[in-house]
Amino acid sequence: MADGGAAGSEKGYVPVKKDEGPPASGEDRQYDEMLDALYATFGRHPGFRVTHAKGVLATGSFTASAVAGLVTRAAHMQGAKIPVTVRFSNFSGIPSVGDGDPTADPRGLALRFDLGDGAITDIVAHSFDGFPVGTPQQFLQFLKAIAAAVAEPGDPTVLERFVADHPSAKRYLDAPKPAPRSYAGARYFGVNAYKFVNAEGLPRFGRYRIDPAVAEPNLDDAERAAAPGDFLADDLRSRLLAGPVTMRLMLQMARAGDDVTDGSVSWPWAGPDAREEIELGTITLTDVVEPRSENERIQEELYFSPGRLVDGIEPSADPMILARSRIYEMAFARRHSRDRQPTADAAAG
Ligand code: HEM
Repeated sequence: MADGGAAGSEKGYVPVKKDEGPPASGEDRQYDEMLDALYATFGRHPGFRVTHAKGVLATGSFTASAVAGLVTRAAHMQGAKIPVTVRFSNFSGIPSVGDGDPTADPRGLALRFDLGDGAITDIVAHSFDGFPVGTPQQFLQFLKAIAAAVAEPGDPTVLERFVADHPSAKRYLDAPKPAPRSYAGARYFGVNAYKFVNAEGLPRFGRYRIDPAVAEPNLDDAERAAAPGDFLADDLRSRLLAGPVTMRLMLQMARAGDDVTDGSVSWPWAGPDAREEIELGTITLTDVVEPRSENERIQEELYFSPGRLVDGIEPSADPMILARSRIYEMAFARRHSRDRQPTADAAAG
């Protein structure tokens, strides 16, 4: 599409200054510390997200399946064609990171449904099935340990101790994180569970997953090393020039006994223990926002939030959902704060 379209009319966008608003709560101070630790790890790149800094926006639609409405009464899950905006991203907080760089994984997929009349709802997922820790407090310790390890001079001992005490963090760090061949060929996990409520008021817990239409093999090491820095956005552009790209929005249902409050524990989705899954619907991407400068400008104005929900979908008691909602809001405020300075990176965007 030639202009920003649905993506350009960002309805959740409220410019905020860091030094406005009520005094910081205890939680906000902790979240500020998390953001400081992320800045310490990746450096400051004004205007860009502190993590998942490099991304690309595409637009299209979502159509719910016939069964989605049995699980949730949410307006976008009743079968009408809903406009969507998708932001694919690399994990790193460095906006110029090469798509083959090891810090580019996991990849992100943020999905916005435009429900009309100003109503929006988001899903924020990444390409790793799980998370290093289950609580915001543990994540703060983890981020501080990483920041200490990458500082000059670095101190890796804090991270070593943390990992020794937290098996899920070790699992996360040790797991292979192969580079996808295409953003549209990867699988993305919502990680945190939500409560889905249908028209009869029946609640069920589940986790989102977004599957490619056809799973594609990841790059091998040689292909990854040789891959051009922007191959993923280029790939998306050329795929969409050739025609629409579809992905499937899945819901992995919790089984009795599953802990819906801890995203660091993944639930099997293949093999004999695989949880029941429901195909919620199909995402059809049709356009990359063009030109490139407009794509980047709109990315900067948008902020996606795992807590931006509508009737029929509620947060579970997973503490990460509320924490992430507030942290992303604060991160957005920081990237628009008055201490923002133009840099080479920002000017190039
Ligand atoms: C307490 C845990 C977490 C913290 C502190 C955190 C922090 C952040 C921050 C600060 C941003 C930038 C937001 C912005 O400026 O708009 C971000 C973006 C993002 N995070 Fe997280 N995150 C956490 C957990 C997760 C989890 C569990 C996932 C995956 C399910 C995830 C996936 C993403 C993605 C995909 C983005 C990019 C969103 C976009 O495209 O705008 N994060 N995160």
